[in-house]
Amino acid sequence: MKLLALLMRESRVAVLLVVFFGLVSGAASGALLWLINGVLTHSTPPGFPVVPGFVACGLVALLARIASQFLLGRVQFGAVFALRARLCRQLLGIPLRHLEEMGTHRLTAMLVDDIRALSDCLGVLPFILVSLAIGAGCLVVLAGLSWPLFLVMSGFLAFGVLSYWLPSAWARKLLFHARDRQDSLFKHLRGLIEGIKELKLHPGRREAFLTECLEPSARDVKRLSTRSHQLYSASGSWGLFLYFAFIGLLLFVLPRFQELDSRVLVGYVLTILYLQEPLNLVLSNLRFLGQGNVALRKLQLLPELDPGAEPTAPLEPEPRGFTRLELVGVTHTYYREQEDTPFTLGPIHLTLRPGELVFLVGGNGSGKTTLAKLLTGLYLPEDGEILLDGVPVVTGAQRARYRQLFSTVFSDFYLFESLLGLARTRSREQVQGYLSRLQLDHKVRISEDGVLSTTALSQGQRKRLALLVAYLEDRPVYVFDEWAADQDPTFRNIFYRELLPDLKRKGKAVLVITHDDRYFPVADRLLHLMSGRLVQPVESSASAPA
Ligand SMILES: Nc1ncnc2c1ncn2[C@@H]1O[C@H](COP(=O)(O)OP(=O)(O)OP(=O)(O)O)[C@@H](O)[C@H]1O
Repeated sequence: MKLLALLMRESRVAVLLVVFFGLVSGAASGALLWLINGVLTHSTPPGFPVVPGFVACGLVALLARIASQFLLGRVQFGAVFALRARLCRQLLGIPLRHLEEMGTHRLTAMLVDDIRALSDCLGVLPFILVSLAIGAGCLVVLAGLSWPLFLVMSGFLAFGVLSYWLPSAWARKLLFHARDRQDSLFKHLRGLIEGIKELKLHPGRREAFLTECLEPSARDVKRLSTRSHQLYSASGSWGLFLYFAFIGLLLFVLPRFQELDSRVLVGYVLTILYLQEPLNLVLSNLRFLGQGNVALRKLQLLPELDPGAEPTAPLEPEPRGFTRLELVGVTHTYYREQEDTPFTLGPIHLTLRPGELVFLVGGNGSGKTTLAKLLTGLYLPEDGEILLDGVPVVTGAQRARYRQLFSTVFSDFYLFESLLGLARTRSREQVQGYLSRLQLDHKVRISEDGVLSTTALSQGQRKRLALLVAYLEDRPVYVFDEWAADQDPTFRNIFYRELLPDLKRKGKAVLVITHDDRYFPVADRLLHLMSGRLVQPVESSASAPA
C-alpha cells in the first residue's frame, strides 16, 4: 500500500491513466474471448457483427496496451526522478550528526540501490494492479457461468494463494537480510576505492581485505539474494502448476463425478486460459514488489523532513553582520557503540566579535573541529545555547540563517568544480584578483560562469582554491581548520602575516584552528582546548565573558 501511495503521490494522473488503459486493454481482450467462445459454442446472439466486433476489440486491446506501456515509462522514471530529487533535499535538511552516524556507505546504498529497487518495483506495480483487476473481472465471469464450479475454484485459489504466500514471505525476509549486508558491502567498496593506494602497496593487506572483508560481504549478498530469488521462482512455478492442475481437474476429474455442460466447460477453460498472462505477470513480478518494499523501509529510516528542522529552500538574504556571537555552556557528546567513555566537548563559554582573530589550539582529539562544528551551527548543542546579538538561536529557520554567517575551510573540505552561483555575484576582476593573490592564476582558470578549469591539484593548491571560495562568499565569520598545514613555508607565512590580518582589518571575525605555534603571537586571543574543555589561557568563562 505504501508503494502505491508513493506512486500516486509522485504522479497521480499518469498512474490512473496507466491503470485505465490497462483495464481497457484487459476488457477488450475479454470481449475477444467472449466472441471466440460464442463462435466455438455457436452461442453468439443472432445477427451479431462478429467479424467487425473481433477487429474492433483487437484494435482497442492493442492501442490501449500501447498507451498504457507508453505512459508507464513516464510514471516510472518520473516517480524515480521526483523521489531522488526529494531524497537529496531531504538529506540536506537532516542534521549533520545524524548523517555522520549513518555513514556515507549507507547513504550511498540508499541513493543508488534503494532507488533502483524502487524504480523496478514502480515499473511493475501498475501492471500488477491491472492484472489483479482483470483477474477479479474473470472471477465474476466464472461465477456467472457456474456457481458450484466457482466454489470449487475458490477453494483451489485460496489454497494456491496460501501456499504461494508462505514461501514468498520467507523470500522477502531473505531480501531484508541481503539488503542489510549490502550496507557493509558498500562500506568495503568505499574502503576499496579510497584505500586503493594502501591496498596496491601491500599485497598481504590487500589479500586480507579482499578475503576477510569485501568478499564475505559480497558472498553474503549473493547467497541471500540467490536464495530469495530461488524461493520467488519456486513459488511462481508452483502457482503456475496449480493453474494447470485446475484446468486438468476441470477437464478430467470433475466430469467423472458430475456431467458438466459443454458450454460452461468451454467458457471456463477459455477464461482460465485468458487468465494465464495476468497470472504469469503477477507471479513473475512479485519479487520486484518485495525488493521495493525492502527499499522503502530502508528509505524510511531517514527522518522525514520536519519543516521546523533545517529548511533547505532558498532563504532570505544572508545576514551581513553581527556585534556579538556567544556560546553559553554548549556541549556535544559523541556516543559510539563499543565505547565505554564517550567524548564530551564542553561546556564551552566563548564570545566572538567582529574584527577578532582567534586561534584555537590543542592536541589531537581535544575537540577543536567539534567546537568549530558547534560554532558554525553544523552540530546542535545538546546543552547550553548559542546567542547571536543576545538572541538565542533556537528554531530551524534561525539556525539556517545563523549558519550563513560563516565561511569555512574544514580540513576535510570539498571542492566543487564550479563556484556554484558565486561567479554571478562577483566581478571577474575580483575573482582574478583572488586567484593571483593565492598564486593560482598560472594553474587554474575560472570561466565566466564560474567553472574551474581543473581541481586536479596538489592538496595545498586545492586548499587555496577553497580559500578563494571562502573569500568570494565574503561572510562575517571565517573558520579555518588547520588550513595552513598543507602550505609551503612561504605561503604559510603569507597566510598568517598577510591574509589573516587582512580579514581582521575588513572587520571579519576569524577562528583559526592551528598547531603552528610560531605564529601564535599573530592572534588577538588563544583558546586552548584540552580533552574537550577550554583551559588556560582562558578566553572567557561563564562568569566573565570576554
Ligand atoms: N564523527 C565522529 N564520531 C564519533 N566520535 C568522533 C567523531 N569525530 C570526532 N570524534 C571524537 O571526538 C574527539 C574530538 O575530535 P575532533 O575532531 O573534534 O578533535 P580535534 O581536536 O579536531 O583533533 P585533530 O587535531 O586531530 O584534528 C575525538 O577524540 C574523537 O574520538
